[in-house]
Amino acid sequence: MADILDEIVERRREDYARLGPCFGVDVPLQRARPIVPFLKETGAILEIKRASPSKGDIAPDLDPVSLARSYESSGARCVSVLTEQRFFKGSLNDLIAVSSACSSLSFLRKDFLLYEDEIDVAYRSGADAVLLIARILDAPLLLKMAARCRSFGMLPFIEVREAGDLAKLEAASKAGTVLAGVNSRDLATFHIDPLIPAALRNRLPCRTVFESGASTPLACRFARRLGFDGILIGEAAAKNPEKAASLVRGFVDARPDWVGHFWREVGRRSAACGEEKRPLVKICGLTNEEDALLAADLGADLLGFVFAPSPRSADPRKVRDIAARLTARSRLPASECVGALSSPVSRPRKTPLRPLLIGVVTDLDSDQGRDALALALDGVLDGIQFHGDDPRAGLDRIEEAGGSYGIGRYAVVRLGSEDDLELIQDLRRDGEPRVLLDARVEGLAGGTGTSIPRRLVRLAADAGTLWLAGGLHPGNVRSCIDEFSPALIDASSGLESVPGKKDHALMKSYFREIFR
Ligand SMILES: O=P(O)(O)OC[C@@H](O)[C@@H](O)c1c[nH]c2ccccc12
Repeated sequence: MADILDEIVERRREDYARLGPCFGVDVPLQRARPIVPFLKETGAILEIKRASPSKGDIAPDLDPVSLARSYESSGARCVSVLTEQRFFKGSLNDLIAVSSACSSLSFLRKDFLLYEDEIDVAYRSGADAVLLIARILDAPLLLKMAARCRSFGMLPFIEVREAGDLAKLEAASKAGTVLAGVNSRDLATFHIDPLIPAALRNRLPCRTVFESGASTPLACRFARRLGFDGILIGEAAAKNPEKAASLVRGFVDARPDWVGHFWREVGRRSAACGEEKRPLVKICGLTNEEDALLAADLGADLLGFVFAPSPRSADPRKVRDIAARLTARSRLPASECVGALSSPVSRPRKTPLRPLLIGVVTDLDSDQGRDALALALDGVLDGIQFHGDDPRAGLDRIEEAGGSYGIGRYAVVRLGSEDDLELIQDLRRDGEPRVLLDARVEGLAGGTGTSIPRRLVRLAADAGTLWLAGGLHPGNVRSCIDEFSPALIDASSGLESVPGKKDHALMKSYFREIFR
């Protein structure tokens, strides 16, 4: 797909042809300072960023040296300097200025390098690390450029995002030390999706950096929980340098935990579904083994159990048994699962991966809420879906219960009016990768059988990736997928014969519609 990256690369080739590797800047012939090792310890990398194609002007008049000094006093040891001139209003002059003024900071040259001799220019300008974007460099050139960086003592920082980038990264890391960054920004749409770095995290063979989109301490914390060694913060730091210290702290005070594990797992499965061009499928309101096993066999990615007053309330002992059955079966070959033999689904799953088990909770301080938290801490449930009135307070309570281990979780926002969209944006800003949307029916927490008004779903879909619940059934699921491309669909009452019991024929036709 042609996107801004293609355009930047094209213009940069023209400029290089016209101006040479220094792009018109008077770069010193000799490097002025020794190498300062880049990202030796876990930490934040703050960026000198004047403008960007997605945001326009950010801080066009910034003074690079005083900004770098203020970043240092915010607790950063590493600074990224954007040197691209046309789209980011950066310059090699900025890098030369900050690297000669700040001797204890380590500097990354951030640009769209395309030629080997640009590495030499980065070295002479004082860089300690150099960004190499896997997508715009073919494998042999990327390897050569990485080797050239290392020959100067600089660290190659390789940016990956797509599956095709990973093979290049793998080859470069076999040849020597590299640092990998995953950009959470989609350069075609400029949407930020923290689930992209989450999905790739465990496939990176080296130390790692979460890139882009983090603007609050909680969002920075999330990146660390995923297990990233560094986070790259641009706009949020350059625009409000006085807030940079709290962003740095948000990252360095956190630890990798089960919240991160949960989202890496969701991310991995979500990416696989994306390749199949289908949403993740969550079947909710399960109460018995028969229904749960069928849902798993038909291809459900998540199974939901209600821990709240409801005709679909789950018995914790049964949930334990179901979890044990599913775990045992996930070790069998696919052909031995009932669904793979009798399933109406045209594309049965290749491996019998165990679905993620989710406890749906409305009141964390009720007996049922406590049961769900206990099952999550025991590893029986993979995560909690907070379906109560105040999503933020709910997430905080789960944090508290999870202690330093953390409990996988996400929130539900019940969408009744445009005002509710703001809450979704707030949660996203704080690094929540996904929020599940459900219909708002006064007096009822969920399983209402009611759909969210289409107009509101449209608005929510335009603002970011959708996880969608509310009134889904075999008759409307296909049109919902076609119209809104949700990344997860959640159905409960629309698949029942009576409350608490699934209708197996309805379930089969539901999956047939999804996998079509
Ligand atoms: O301003 P943000 O959203 O915090 O993003 C910073 C940085 O990750 C972003 O500038 C970036 C990521 N990859 C890039 C490649 C080139 C130029 C810039 C970038």
